[in-house]
Amino acid sequence: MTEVRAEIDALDRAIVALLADRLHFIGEAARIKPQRAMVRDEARIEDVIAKVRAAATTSGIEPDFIEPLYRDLVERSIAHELALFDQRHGIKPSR
Ligand SMILES: C=C(O[C@@H]1C=C(C(=O)O)C=C[C@H]1O)C(=O)O
Repeated sequence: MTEVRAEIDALDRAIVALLADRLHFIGEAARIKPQRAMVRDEARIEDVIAKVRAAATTSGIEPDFIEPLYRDLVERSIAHELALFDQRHGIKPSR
């Protein structure tokens, strides 16, 4: 069990490092998009979900296992992107 948990811990570190890289590019999106209404792009969200579902199948895991994780990740990414957008454009946070 110790070895298995060590493997899981190592993978978690790698996953968190990749999520940090992903979040960096979310920040880039906040910098590039000219309008707040463009932060949330429904078509792109569905494109991301379709691609990760396909990637799950390729990797031999259930797409239904991955989809809710990604929907949560994307929602949190949008919240982060909105906060950065507002900060950059001097929009005060709502109460
Ligand atoms: C980063 C973007 O902004 C949002 C965040 C997304 C994501 O986390 O992948 C996808 C769509 C957008 O609503 C984007 O439009 O690509």
